[in-house]
Amino acid sequence: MATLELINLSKRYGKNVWGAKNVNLKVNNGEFIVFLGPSGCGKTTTLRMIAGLEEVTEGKVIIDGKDVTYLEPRKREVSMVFQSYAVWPHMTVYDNIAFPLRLRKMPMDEIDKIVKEVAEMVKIEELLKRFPSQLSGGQRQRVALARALAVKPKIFLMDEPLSNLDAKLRVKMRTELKAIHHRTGATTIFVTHDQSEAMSMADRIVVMRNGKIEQVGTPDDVYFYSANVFVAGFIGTPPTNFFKMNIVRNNGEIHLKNNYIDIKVPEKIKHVIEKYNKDEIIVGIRPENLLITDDEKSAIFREKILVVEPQGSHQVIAVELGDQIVKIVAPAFPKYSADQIIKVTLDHERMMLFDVDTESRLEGI
Ligand SMILES: Nc1ncnc2c1ncn2[C@@H]1O[C@H](COP(=O)(O)OP(=O)(O)OP(=O)(O)O)[C@@H](O)[C@H]1O
Repeated sequence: MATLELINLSKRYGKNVWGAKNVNLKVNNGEFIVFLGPSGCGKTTTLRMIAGLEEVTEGKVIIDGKDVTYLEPRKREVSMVFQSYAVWPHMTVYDNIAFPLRLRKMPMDEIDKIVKEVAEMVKIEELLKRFPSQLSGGQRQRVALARALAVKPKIFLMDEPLSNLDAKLRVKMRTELKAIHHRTGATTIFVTHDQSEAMSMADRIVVMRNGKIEQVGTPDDVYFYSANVFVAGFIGTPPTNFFKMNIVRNNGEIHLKNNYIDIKVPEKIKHVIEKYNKDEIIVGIRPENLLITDDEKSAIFREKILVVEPQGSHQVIAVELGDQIVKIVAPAFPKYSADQIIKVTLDHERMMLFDVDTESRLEGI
């Protein structure tokens, strides 16, 4: 177990492509950190620099207080698990796990103890005599995890380790990985582009875009207090609805308005708008914070339902405001149907406000 620190870590490919740019991060001992972002945002590049598989252009990698930026990979005491969980097909599960330990010339009885210990941790004790061809995808991935765990790394690095599994198994393995992490307490960096995977596993999420960190925070931080439009749009399904609105001040009241929506700003958050000295603003409202109501007065818009997507536990309702599709997550009952007219209000406390130019979240809400 160890701490990790990245200081201005940057990687330039060729002349002008930055795979990662000025990445700064402090990871605590035993933390489960997830790098999250769209394809090409620099997650893998950053992970590979931590592992020592990618040369660093600028900056530092510090593991347990020691500068390892130029140390070769095997001396860093990190273990990496890849998307294509390369288990050796000609070796039994036992030998797959034992192999790296044998390379280290560890005594046989000690190897035996560790293999059994990690096999139990990832629940493959019954499979030790089998060959990988006799295993399911999920079991093979567990072998790869066990092998990575066996060497007792200081830091566990995982690059989309679940993405080759089918959807159901992925969800199951998430829970298992989290439980394994709980048992081992190993400092872990996990890369994914799947936001629900990130939300369900991370102690803290590092949201990346174009090689840079956009926000670092707990799943609740990035969801409820998204730092900017990008993060608010990337995290959450269905995604956040964004509206560019005019700020209309009238007789002490403030309204946020566009052609379709009129939101009266509650007293409690007026000061946020007062401080913001522009005429336009971006409002972000998550689909579950748009509420269907009978109360004409509190409605921010009234519209015909375009489609209803039943999800069992809830229903996703889409309406069209101009050329924008707006999504509302409503409870499973009462049932709604297409063409029905609904009145919609919002949970003002959960409304997100962003600067129209910088797209950063306004302070104070
Ligand atoms: N060997 C390379 N040569 C040139 N450019 C590269 C190289 N490897 C990565 N890049 C570029 O660096 C950027 C970051 O790539 P990286 O693989 O880290 O992204 P990622 O977030 O892991 O994406 P994905 O989810 O698709 O794996 C991308 O623009 C990519 O095209």
